Amino acid sequence: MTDHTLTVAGVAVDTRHWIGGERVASAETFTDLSPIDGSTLGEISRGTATEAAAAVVAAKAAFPGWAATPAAERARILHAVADGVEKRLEDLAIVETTDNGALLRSHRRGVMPRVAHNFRFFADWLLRLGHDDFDTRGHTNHVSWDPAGPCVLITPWNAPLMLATWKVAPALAAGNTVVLKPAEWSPLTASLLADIAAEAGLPAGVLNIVQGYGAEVGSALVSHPDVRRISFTGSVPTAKHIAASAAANLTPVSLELGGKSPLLVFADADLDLAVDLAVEQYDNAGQVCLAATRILVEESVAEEFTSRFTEKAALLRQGDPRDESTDIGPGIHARQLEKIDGFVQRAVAAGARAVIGGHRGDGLYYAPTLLTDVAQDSEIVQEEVFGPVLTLQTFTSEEEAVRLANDTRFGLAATLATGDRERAARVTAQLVAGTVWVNCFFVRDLQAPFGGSRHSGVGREGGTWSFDFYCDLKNTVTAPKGWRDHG
Ligand SMILES: NC(=O)C1=CN([C@@H]2O[C@H](COP(=O)(O)OP(=O)(O)OC[C@H]3O[C@@H](n4cnc5c(N)ncnc54)[C@H](O)[C@@H]3O)[C@@H](O)[C@H]2O)C=CC1
Ligand SMILES: O=C(O)/C=C/C=C(\O)C(=O)O
Repeated sequence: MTDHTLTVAGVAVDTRHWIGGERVASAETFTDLSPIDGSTLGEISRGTATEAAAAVVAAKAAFPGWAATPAAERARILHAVADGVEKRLEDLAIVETTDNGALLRSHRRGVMPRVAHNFRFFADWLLRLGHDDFDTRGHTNHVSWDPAGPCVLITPWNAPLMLATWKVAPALAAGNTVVLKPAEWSPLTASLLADIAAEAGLPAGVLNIVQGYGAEVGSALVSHPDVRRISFTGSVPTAKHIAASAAANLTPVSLELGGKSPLLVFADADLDLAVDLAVEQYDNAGQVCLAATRILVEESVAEEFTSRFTEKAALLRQGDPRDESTDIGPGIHARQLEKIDGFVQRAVAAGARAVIGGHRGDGLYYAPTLLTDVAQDSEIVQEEVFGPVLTLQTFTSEEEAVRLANDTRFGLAATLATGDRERAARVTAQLVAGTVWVNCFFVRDLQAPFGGSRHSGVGREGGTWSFDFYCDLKNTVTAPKGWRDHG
């Protein structure tokens, strides 16, 4: 072991950046903590504008070669990365759980397989692009997706490798080079991805990873003039900084931000299903942008719903995320816990009632919480908490349900529980949301457009939408008799 390696459950993780196919250390470091018990995992290289510039230079230098690599070869290498992810699935799962506190069982069975799928899906989708030629008065129009250049990808801590790779994979598939900056609260699996990508044969400089704080290395990356695309997942205030930096260089941005999504429960719904959907919102300790944190229930069934919800939520087991029987792990960081508790205590002081929870547990655990008696214009109803905190309000008509559902500055997702197809269609048509789930939740498909309206984001990624963002689209129009015979 060198000074630049830390070990998590026997898995060695390099703590340096990955730039131009080499490990690069910074003079300064930051401390990475495990949210499970607050233990120190190690010291990670703390990037500055110098490392940001070096990574963009490396990405720029590698771009012509990777862009010119035939699509089928790029796809082959991305499948090899997916193979590597699958081979190291157990390592990735335990390292991610130790680093961000999300459930090991979810990482093993759901999240890390999705990481591999991200690479496979976009590798295959690449090969389907560009076969839609069309005719204009005998002229042929051919659309091509040309790679744009170095892309900067800034990603959060709630699903670190999953959210990073669903940007990395399409950006690379499209022929771009990448500088990825993972969140400073969960830097480790990105470093393992660098090892996996190198082993899979991804050329040096095609994928670069810089570690560090958003305000330092992140900010330097998003204001770099040689960057051709910026894709960000995270908070609204950070998105505004990034959009302002990008604007100075007219760099296109894709912003996947937070939400305050509603779960609408109509009296005609299967109430057990509705309760299951509601309790599911505590997944990942509520640290999910898509979470339907505002439960809106038709008044005639509200009492019964609340009683069944309380019974079901009482069965949730909170504890060590490495334990197979745990349903809810810790929050990510002491600062996040303070933020969550601040929201809850201010809501209670303003008259909210905690039906369950409403307080901290040991360490970084927050008790699953349901608050009622909350006003529509209150902070707890309007702002994203990003913890295991739900609110419950009632409505008496479909119109009121839609009005309450749409009455925040967000527009990421919405979930409906209803037994009436026509109602589902009517309500869906009126909701402001990038994704609507009817009698289900979190059914995700990479073919679908993903993103939010209003303050939940700018743009959509997924399927062809990802390639539209990461590419410069070109339409080539060829005349029917435009060829000279030089023969
Ligand atoms: N997927 C989502 O919707 C997420 C939403 N959030 C929301 O954000 C809140 C705070 O979480 P944070 O970790 O503070 O989120 P954040 O938005 O500050 O961090 C996300 C990423 O942006 C980077 N970053 C921060 N400032 C930057 C800057 N000036 N330039 C470039 N990159 C920068 C961070 O280093 C991190 O990699 C949460 O409580 C939640 O409400 C956070 C994470 C994910
Ligand atoms: O799992 C997905 O497809 C998307 C998840 C997004 C988040 O959890 C997030 O950004 O918070």
